[in-house]
Amino acid sequence: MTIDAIIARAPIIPVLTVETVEAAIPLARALVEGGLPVLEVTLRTKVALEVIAAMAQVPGAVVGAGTVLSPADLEASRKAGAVFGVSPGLTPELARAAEGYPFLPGAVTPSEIMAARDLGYGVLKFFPAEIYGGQSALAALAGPFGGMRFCPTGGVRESNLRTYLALPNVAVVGGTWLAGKSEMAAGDWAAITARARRAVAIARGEEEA
Ligand SMILES: O=C(O)C(=O)C[C@H](O)[C@H](O)COP(=O)(O)O
Repeated sequence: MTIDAIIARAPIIPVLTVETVEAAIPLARALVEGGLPVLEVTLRTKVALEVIAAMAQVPGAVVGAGTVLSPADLEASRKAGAVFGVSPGLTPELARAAEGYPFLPGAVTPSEIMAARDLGYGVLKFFPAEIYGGQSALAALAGPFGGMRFCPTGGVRESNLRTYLALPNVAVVGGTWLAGKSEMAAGDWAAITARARRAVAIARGEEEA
């Protein structure tokens, strides 16, 4: 699978920071059921690699690792079963390690975008989106970087996801709002499925935010 094929599967990538392995399977199932099969599990908890391994068994789930900061992170998450990687940025070492693997690196400034483009990347994470100028920054970047597409993440919510997705250079959006800490702790999977469904409906313009 290419990164293009992966992001084409859903308009939104839930960014998941999961504290317990027990939550992995019900959480992945809840999101797949809600219409969001592409999952980014941040490498920010001790159990993240185990969570990736568990989620990778859920039918329909396309599980990737987030917070990939080094070749070692990439290697470990691949071994755990991640089929793609996401990074808030990009380094030459990371680009080398990710060769031939579906990878979504981050870039926000023109020089960072040019460096990623030179390395062959056509889709980039735009993080933290709201802080780096949000929709107006993305609209401005479409001028010089017409061919590049972005995944804004950081401050994306129900209220603004539709306007982000309406931008021609936005391929998909990411965010943590789909699965809150308290819901995960309480095991309220139905609430997470409902929120995912609602996000998909908003993305399609079938529901108001
Ligand atoms: O861990 C990473 O690699 C990240 O890039 C961070 C996440 O994408 C943001 O934390 C999303 O934040 P929200 O604004 O809560 O949606």
